[in-house]
Amino acid sequence: MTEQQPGTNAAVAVLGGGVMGEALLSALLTGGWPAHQVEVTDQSPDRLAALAERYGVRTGDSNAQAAQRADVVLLAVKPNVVPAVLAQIAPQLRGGTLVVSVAAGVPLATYEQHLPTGTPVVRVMPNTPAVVGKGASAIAPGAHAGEGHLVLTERILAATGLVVRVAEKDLDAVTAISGSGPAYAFYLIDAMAEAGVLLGLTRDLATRLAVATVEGAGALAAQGEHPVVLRERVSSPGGTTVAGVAALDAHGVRAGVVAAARAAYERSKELGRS
Ligand SMILES: NC(=O)C1=CN([C@@H]2O[C@H](COP(=O)(O)OP(=O)(O)OC[C@H]3O[C@@H](n4cnc5c(N)ncnc54)[C@H](O)[C@@H]3O)[C@@H](O)[C@H]2O)C=CC1
Ligand SMILES: O=C(O)[C@@H]1CCC=N1
Repeated sequence: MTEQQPGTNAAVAVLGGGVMGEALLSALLTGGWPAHQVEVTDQSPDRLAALAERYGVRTGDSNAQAAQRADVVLLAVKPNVVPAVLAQIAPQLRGGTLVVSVAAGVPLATYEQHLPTGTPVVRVMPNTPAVVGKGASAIAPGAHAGEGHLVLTERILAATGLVVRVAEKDLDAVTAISGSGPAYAFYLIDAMAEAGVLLGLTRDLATRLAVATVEGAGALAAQGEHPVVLRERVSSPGGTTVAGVAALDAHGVRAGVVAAARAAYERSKELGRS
């Protein structure tokens, strides 16, 4: 497929129907992709049954057969499984099939080495809020992926939320910030809720307040004002917020966030080497 037109409803095979495979599948269908043009594979019969029932798409356990029928192969297996799946699908690809992968760390060069010469490959780093259309994904093209392939990838991701284009060298950092980032936010929400319980609120009320606060802060920050300005607006002189933020600083929370991102970045690099 050279420079496939974005209007085309390409046949998409999602290989790996786990957490991220399902998130992408769900977003594809929400975005209007016809269910009969989507197929999912997995090794787990239970997963396949659940996905078939939930989404009404074709399911199967053969990556090779699904790849043979596809215009776009979307890899959503664990990074260590990628080479085996590439070996299965490489002989089956029809000329020009676009291969899109969400596997953390695995470099474009790995795909290009295993797949027929000239295969267009796009790497994507999505995140789980894609399920509710509030995701953040970065995409990076391989050597044989042109503008049409990037546009087609953007169409596939359209209902997942924000999609940005980056160079491959930035994907480990993207993985550390937005790929893993939802877990940091959930960690914060859980910590805030736990603190509310400590201070005497019911768990249900504390959790609802924490979720609404993080959601609201995100929505406000999305309007474009710098986060420091927004933080200052919450902080009345001599008030409660400066006391709270000073405690965050005293406990090294900012340094902890930076250390978390660095650890995720290093792990992403490591996954690419294994
Ligand atoms: N979970 C997340 O937040 C994100 C995950 N990713 C990437 O998505 C990929 C999948 O991760 P998750 O969905 O979290 O893992 P998961 O474990 O939920 O899903 C992987 C699925 O692949 C299936 N599978 C295993 N071997 C297979 C094979 N040979 N052929 C077909 N299916 C096979 C498993 O049965 C499982 O359902 C990983 O490469 C990860 O780096 C990327 C961004 C975010
Ligand atoms: O934890 C992981 O390895 C995957 C990649 C980014 C988010 N989840």
